[in-house]
Order: sequence, then C-alpha cells, then structure tokens
Amino acid sequence: AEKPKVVILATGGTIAGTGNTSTTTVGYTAAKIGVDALIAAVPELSKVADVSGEQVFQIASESMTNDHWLKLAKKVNETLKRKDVDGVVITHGTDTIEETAYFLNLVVKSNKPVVIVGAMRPATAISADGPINLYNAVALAGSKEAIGQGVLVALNDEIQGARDVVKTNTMTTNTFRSPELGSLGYIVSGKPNFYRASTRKHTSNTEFDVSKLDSLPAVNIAYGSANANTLAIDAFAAAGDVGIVYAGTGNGSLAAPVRARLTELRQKGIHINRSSRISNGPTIRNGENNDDKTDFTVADTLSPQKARILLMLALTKTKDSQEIQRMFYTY
Ligand SMILES: NC(=O)CC[C@H](N)C(=O)O
Repeated sequence: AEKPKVVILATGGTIAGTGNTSTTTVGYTAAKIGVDALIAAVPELSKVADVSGEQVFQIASESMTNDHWLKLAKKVNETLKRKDVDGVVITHGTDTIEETAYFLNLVVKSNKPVVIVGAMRPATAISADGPINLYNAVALAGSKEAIGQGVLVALNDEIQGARDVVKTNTMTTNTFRSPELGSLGYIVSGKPNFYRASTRKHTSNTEFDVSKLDSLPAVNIAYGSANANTLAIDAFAAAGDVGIVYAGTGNGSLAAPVRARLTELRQKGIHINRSSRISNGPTIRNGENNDDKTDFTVADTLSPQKARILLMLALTKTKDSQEIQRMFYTY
C-alpha cells in the first residue's frame, strides 16, 4: 500500500532544542536544530509516511506573533491544497502550542489532518520526548482517523483537540490536558484511537479567512486580581486596541473601577470580552454582570489567550457584539 505523504513544517521550540549535557532539562536553548535533523533523528518515520520538511521559522514559541500565525496559516493552507500531501505536522514550542492550534483550527480551510507537536525535554536529553512525539504526530497526520477532526495536538501518546487543550504544567511531559472536557484519544504503537470530538465548528466549517489579511486587529489581555486597577486597560485603550479581553476573577467578575472603565471604553467603541482567570467552567452572560446593558461579550469556556484569538478573528468580520457573542458560542 502507498504510504501517506506528510509535510513537517518546523517552527522551533524545545523539540528543536539543545542542552549542554544529556541531563540538562532546564536552561537549554530552544529552536537550534533544523527540520532535516529532526527528521533524520527518527528513521522510524518512514514506516508510517513519506515525510518531507520545511523550516517556516525558528523561534521559541513565547515569541510567537500574529504575523507568525498569518504566515503559518497561509503556508498550511497552501500545503494542504497540494494533491500530493495528505497531512501536515507542525513542530512548535510548547508554551503557545494551544494558541497556535486554536488559531489554525479557525482558519485552516481543509479537512486534511493538521497535527501540532512539541516536546518538554530538549533533543539532547536522556529520554527526550521529541522523537516519539514526532513519530506519533506523523502517524496521526497520515491517518484516515484524523481527517475532519480539526487541528490536533499530539504529545505523550495523547490526542488533544485544539479548542480545549491547555498546557497545565511548566515542566512535565504530560503537561497537555483538556481539563474536564477531555482529550480526544490515544496513539498506540503508531495507531490513533479516537473516543470523542468537540461539537464546536472548526477548519472548513468556519467563517474566517486569513488569505487576504496582512495583520490582525489589536487585542490585548488584562488580568484581574484583588486591588485591581485600570492601569493596563487604560494603556491598551491609549495604544489604540480595538478589543480587550479581561481575565476576570471567578465567573469573569470585574472589580467596580474596572467595570466602570470598561463600560466607558465600550461606549468609545472598544470591544470588551469577559473571560476568567479560572481554568475551568464557562464565563456566563448576564445575571449581576449585566452584559446586555454594557454590551460586553463573554468567552464561554475559552481561556483568555484563546478568547483573544477568537475576538481578533471576529473583529475581522464584524463590530456587532451580538454577532461576536454568537461566534463565541459557535467555535
Ligand atoms: N517545552 C517547550 O517547547 C518550551 C520552550 C520554549 N519556551 C517554547 O515554547 O518554545
């Protein structure tokens, strides 16, 4: 049987990182090894796919920008259009994997598999997790099972969906989880087993199109705490942000001075999305929060960093809060 054709798009991260010794697992340098060396280090890849590689950029993922995302999304869409490509794997630093995954989940225009993979230990470490993660990711990207499942994140033998996956631990190899809503499945000896899927729309079924975009609307995140003030949101407004995501306490609650200032900013045309600094559960409209009156939207179960992505894309389509709220319940 013919093997699936998988293109590996490399972007950097620890999976491409090197340390001074085999026991160096912190204080190493991310984004050192190129895509050809990553592929050469895992000869087993040829058992599951015909792979080729392309270096899209080479960065630590905390430095990911909107511009990187637009470049990557266009590259993924262009690659998946090719008849001789069955799936794409993206190697990526783990810090912002969940954000890139969700962005691509909203703007990739194909049912072919897109799998993002990283590692928690550098390539030079004992028991480096990169090679097995890359093997699993390529097997998943070449599989029939992954078609139409949206953008996937594959580390630690697990398959996570882009919408719900979160990095939950700063150092362990089982860091990627989809808390409460659940992972999608496992990869066992190179064979994916899916158990569930998100009900939210993704990839070919979204209304977002980045093919003609050179930039994304300016949206930043402010973080709530006791003794909260308006310094950050004032600075965002002064800098010309068109949207602000507020990571509120509890159910996206806002300290009185923050609420008052955000209400004024909304009246000036800045879009306000309430999310939560709590890792689980929806941020819910109305009740004492009065979102209809203030014309705020809520993030539902999206984390603040994913709410920022959806709000940016929403603002490329509309300025209407009700429309934007519909999108937050759709994607
Ligand atoms: N484990 C990692 O990949 C983290 C390395 C780096 N901070 C990054 O996200 O690229």
